Amino acid sequence: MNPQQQLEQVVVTAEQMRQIEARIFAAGMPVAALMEKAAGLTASRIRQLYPLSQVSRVGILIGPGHNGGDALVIARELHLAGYQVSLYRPFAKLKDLTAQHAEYAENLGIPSHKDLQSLQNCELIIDGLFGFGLERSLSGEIAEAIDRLNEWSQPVVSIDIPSGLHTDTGEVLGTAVRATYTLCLGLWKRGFFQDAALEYIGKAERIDFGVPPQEAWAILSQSEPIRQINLSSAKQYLPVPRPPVTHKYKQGHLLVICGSRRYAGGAILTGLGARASGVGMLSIAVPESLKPLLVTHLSDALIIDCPETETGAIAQLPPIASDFSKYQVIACGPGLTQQAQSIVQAVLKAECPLVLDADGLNNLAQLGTMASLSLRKAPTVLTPHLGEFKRLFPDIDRPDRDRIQAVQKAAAQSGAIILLKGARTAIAHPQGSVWLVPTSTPALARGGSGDVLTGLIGGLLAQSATSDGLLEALVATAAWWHAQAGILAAQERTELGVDAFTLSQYLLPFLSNAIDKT
Ligand SMILES: NC(=O)C1=CN([C@@H]2O[C@H](COP(=O)(O)OP(=O)(O)OC[C@H]3O[C@@H](n4cnc5c(N)ncnc54)[C@H](O)[C@@H]3O)[C@@H](O)[C@H]2O)[C@@H](O)CC1
Ligand SMILES: Nc1ncnc2c1ncn2[C@@H]1O[C@H](COP(=O)(O)OP(=O)(O)O)[C@@H](O)[C@H]1O
Ligand SMILES: [K+]
Repeated sequence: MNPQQQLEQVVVTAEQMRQIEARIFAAGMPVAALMEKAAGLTASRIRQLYPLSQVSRVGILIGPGHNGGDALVIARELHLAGYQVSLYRPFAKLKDLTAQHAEYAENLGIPSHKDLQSLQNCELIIDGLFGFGLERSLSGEIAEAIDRLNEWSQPVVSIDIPSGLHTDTGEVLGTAVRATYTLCLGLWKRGFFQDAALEYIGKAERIDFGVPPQEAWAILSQSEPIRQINLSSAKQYLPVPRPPVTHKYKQGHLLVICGSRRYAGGAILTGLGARASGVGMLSIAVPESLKPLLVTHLSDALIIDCPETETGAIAQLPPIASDFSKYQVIACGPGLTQQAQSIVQAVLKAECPLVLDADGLNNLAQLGTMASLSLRKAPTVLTPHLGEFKRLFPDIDRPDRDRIQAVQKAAAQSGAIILLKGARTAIAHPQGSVWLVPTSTPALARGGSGDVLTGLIGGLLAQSATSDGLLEALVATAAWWHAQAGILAAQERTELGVDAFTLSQYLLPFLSNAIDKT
């Protein structure tokens, strides 16, 4: 991957972007020239998205800082290109560079208004009120204007970030613009990957104005990386092509422990996720009454029948499943019920990597043995959704507020790799590095899709888990693959057509498409 491709993947805080910008200026780039470049590229993209042949009246919202400066450069370019531009300029006091652009816009004859209402007839709105410099909550006249704008129906393009969103946490500070498109300037900001921000951001694109890699890395290398997982990085971690000479046990042996009489489907779905990973050997331990069902659905797997409790949960692991030395990885949890505490206690002693999900996590929370995770000889991967996360880490305040920070804290606290599920899944290593899954689909918000993920993670780890650093990337690769399969399935079957079984059947078609194309 070349240095520019690496920058495409990184995700920065407002403070890091500020520091990188400061280095660029200190190296001699004039501030006005950088604004001209960033805003010029943004204007070109807006002209592509909304050509003059389709849109002529454009309303532009001008803030007091450099986001407003960008907006004024865009206003000038669109005006010169023949668009009818009107400005909403609620602030009397502007930063110097912004004030200069405002004066020029005025001299060009671009009308400017103190009330938003004057822009109501515009066919397109551009939001340049605030970018990464927003510090305080919005209130008063500006907040009212944004609320009114959100009731209008024309498309809105936000520059850098929708005004009102916190650049790092994606939180709404008072109120925020609901954009159709957000054109993120320079490097991807954290807020774009926070669930809370997604309904405001609309479609997100990055405007690459040429951040010099050496200036970026001088700042970014001071902390653990936060990166997006994409096809080119995932390809490094997928176990294809296979070595020409191999055998099933060399392709990994995964033990899945899951299911109960009550939750039989979860066991099948976990097995199907594992099967799609291509793992060499798949053993699935289930309560004995489930064995015939599992054999029917997963004829390729070795189904281990376990003695069960009266309620139909696994009571104990038979010798074949409790000799953990035979397996490269154990994935445990989907459908176990809360009756399987002793099973979770037992697998914690395994000396191979362990993936815990669903009731694996609930039992772990009940046992109160989080501290023991850091004593394990091999890595642990926990894959909670937000509810499970809160049960596991009750002292991490409001994890929904900054999911990236929350997952970092949880990993540091527990010594485990934590995958926090959601619209934008985040995976953190105890040392602080984070992978983010940049795209997904709400079609996956459906019972059982997490079970498929657990099997897929287990299967990928079993095939390639060697070192700790690699493990976290493999977990991210599985989450990315799972999301991409969901996107493909939703494209072909609508967002309503992606039940968990269907999802499992799209994992391999997605992969063969993706590999073919590259
Ligand atoms: N990424 C980059 O390196 C570049 C950034 N540029 C632009 O510069 C922007 C950042 O500019 P600034 O640092 O000037 O910040 P902003 O333009 O985001 O906003 C800061 C201004 O808003 C005021 N303000 C903050 N919170 C407020 C509130 N709640 N109510 C009222 N006023 C409030 C501040 O006093 C300041 O005047 C970026 O978002 C981007 O649009 C581009 O011009 C050039 C390249
Ligand atoms: N709105 C959403 N957008 C994208 N992905 C989602 C969304 N909601 C849930 N998902 C994904 O769906 C899966 C749900 O898993 P989980 O909550 O464990 O469900 P279950 O236990 O029923 O299988 C996770 O991979 C999660 O990231
Ligand atoms: K903005």
